[in-house]
Amino acid sequence: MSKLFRAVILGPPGSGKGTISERVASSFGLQHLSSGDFLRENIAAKTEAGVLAKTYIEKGALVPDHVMTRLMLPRLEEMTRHSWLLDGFPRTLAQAEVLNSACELDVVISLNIPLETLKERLRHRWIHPASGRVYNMCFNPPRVQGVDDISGEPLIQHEDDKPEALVARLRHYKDVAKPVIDLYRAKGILHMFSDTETDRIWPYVSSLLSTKIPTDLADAQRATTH
Ligand SMILES: Nc1nc2c(ncn2[C@@H]2O[C@H](COP(=O)(O)OP(=O)(O)O)[C@@H](O)[C@H]2O)c(=O)[nH]1
Ligand SMILES: Nc1ncnc2c1ncn2[C@@H]1O[C@H](COP(=O)(O)OP(=O)(O)O)[C@@H](O)[C@H]1O
Repeated sequence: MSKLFRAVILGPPGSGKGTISERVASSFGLQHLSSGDFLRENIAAKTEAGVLAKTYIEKGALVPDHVMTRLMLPRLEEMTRHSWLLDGFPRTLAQAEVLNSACELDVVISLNIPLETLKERLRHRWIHPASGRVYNMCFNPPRVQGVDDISGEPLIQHEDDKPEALVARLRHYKDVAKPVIDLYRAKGILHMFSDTETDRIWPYVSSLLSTKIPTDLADAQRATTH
């Protein structure tokens, strides 16, 4: 069997991690593992971790490292036979160190997007809470305003995407992410992309992954996920 491929995507809230991850998943057949989606599933299912995590997320705070790692590691263990792209985890140095001891990463993609762009995007972000589908009223609006394309259910805005919570959240992200970025840079696996538009970043991410992911792996993964 080909070697499995392990990647992480880093970037502040609104930087396009989810959007790029979806494109990677469909172009290269990797599993997209989003910590935010996984937390929301746990919250909806009212698991012990979900109930605990909800209290932090509602305050716009990060979920504590031990809760996060206890949630994510078993999820990664279920995926030992798949290639994956992790989105939203690790977010702190402690999480990165735990991930390090669990597996070896091939590539880390880091999105570097100007603060003004992030603020503008998140102001327009609406989600369908049950599925985690994300819309942007300018970039990818739903077919009918305020309504999910697939279920027809209403869209909502995250409390922490509202302007009051945003600036503090973005500032805090920067402080916490710096040592994580430094760690991956020191390992020589960090690839940084800077722009204001996902559509301009995507060709570079795609060509990087084309050189890193063996074609037979991409084909085999696609065959199992479609
Ligand atoms: N205007 C604009 N919006 C974008 C672009 N890329 C992503 N978005 C939107 O910005 C918001 C944040 O993107 P998302 O992928 O959820 O970012 P994440 O928080 O890093 O996972 C969403 O509403 C996306 O639809 C872009 O290039 N331009
Ligand atoms: N690795 C993590 N560590 C701590 N908290 C996390 C982690 N991933 C997600 N969260 C929590 O879940 C919330 C939603 O995550 P996510 O959907 O990735 O949001 P965003 O795209 O806005 O960053 C975060 O604001 C944070 O409170």
